[in-house]
Amino acid sequence: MTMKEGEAPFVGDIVLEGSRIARIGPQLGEEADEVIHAEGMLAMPGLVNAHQHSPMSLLRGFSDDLKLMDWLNRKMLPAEARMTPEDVYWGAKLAMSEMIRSGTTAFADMYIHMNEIALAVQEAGMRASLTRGLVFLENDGGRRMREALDLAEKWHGGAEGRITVMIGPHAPYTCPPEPLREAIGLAERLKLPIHVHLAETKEEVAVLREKYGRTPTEYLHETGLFERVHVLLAHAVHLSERDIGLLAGMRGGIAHNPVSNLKLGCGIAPVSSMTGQGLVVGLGTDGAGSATTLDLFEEIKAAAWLQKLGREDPTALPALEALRMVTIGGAELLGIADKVGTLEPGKQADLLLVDLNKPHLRPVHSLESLLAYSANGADVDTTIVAGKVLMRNRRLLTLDEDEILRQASVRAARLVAGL
Ligand SMILES: CSC[C@H]1O[C@@H](n2cnc3c(O)ncnc32)[C@H](O)[C@@H]1O
Ligand SMILES: [Zn+2]
Repeated sequence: MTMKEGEAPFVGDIVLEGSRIARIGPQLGEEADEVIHAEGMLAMPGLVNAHQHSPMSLLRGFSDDLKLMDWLNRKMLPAEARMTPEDVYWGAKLAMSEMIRSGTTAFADMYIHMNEIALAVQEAGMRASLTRGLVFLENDGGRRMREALDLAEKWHGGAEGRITVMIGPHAPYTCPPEPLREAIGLAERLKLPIHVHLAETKEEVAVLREKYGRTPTEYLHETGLFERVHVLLAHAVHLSERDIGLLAGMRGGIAHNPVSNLKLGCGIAPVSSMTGQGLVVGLGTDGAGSATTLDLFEEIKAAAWLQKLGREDPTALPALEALRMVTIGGAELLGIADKVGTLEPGKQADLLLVDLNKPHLRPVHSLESLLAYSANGADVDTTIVAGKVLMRNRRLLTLDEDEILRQASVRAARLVAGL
């Protein structure tokens, strides 16, 4: 399944040369140095997680069933204040083990100690867009901006081009006008995209109304942001029709995080209205500290079901559209759609083999329905990024999973002790 617009699934071969797809088509039957026989399997583009906080895998299940602000202020921020660069490194590796196992090949990450995440990405062999999250409520904003700049200088284009960097003002409610303008200015100067949370809860909308007399979207729009740079907006749950109009024509788009939104009771993002206005939508998990899973197959289902339920219309967000969101949609949000997101000659070989030899994946009336509504991450047999096999026959080849699990248990226990 190439995910190229209008191209039907076919039985065939994919020939890789180096990091790229050289040829793809029905039964090419070419000689090769190495052959993966994939009878009964389906090849598709790697999944793109368009928004998350990878080291929060260490906080999975530590604090559930709370409102967003209580969860963040009372639980996550105190645990994060204890995180060392080494904790972040091992938390990111834990997340990457889960992502590779469930077919994610690229992800957009916003967090702290980003140098350690970059090292982990380099070693794991994944593709990532990395962002130093910028919260400006305390007075060390200058140090954070310097860290964002250092990250860009050291890692943009790094790991053989698999790493790119964005500038990350965290959210309208944590970024007053002056530092927000500085962050946007930095992005413009470095020609980098912006990655920012937007309008996740009704409370956020009320806070912005009280502080600035504007919706969160109006607040960002007023800076000229959407005309100036490529923007990755995470969540965008509470947007009015007018807000959606303000985003029309933007470069970048929206990372929809349906499982996180469901679990935190945030609301249903107006995804169908956004796509109706021509906005690009991708899918993200958010951190495992809120969503508890990094399996994008869960997000595909949740995204489709939420739109169908919210609009009381089973035709809303059909299977193929959800699959396009999690592949080429995410690639567009990360600014790498020229490299990945579809299977076609010349693009990077970022792809998965999904094992269809399972009772819950038979019979094959519709591959797109099976993938969107019946498959899960454990059905992924093989994950390949830039032509390198990261998982084969469900065995991780670039990560030491036993060591990662050991490090994660010890470090997670220390982070949450007494909180
Ligand atoms: C400063 S790094 C990023 C920062 O974001 C926090 N975070 C995680 N999930 C969410 C969410 O759903 N909304 C807002 N902020 C979130 C994370 O804990 C880090 O502190
Ligand atoms: Zn987030």
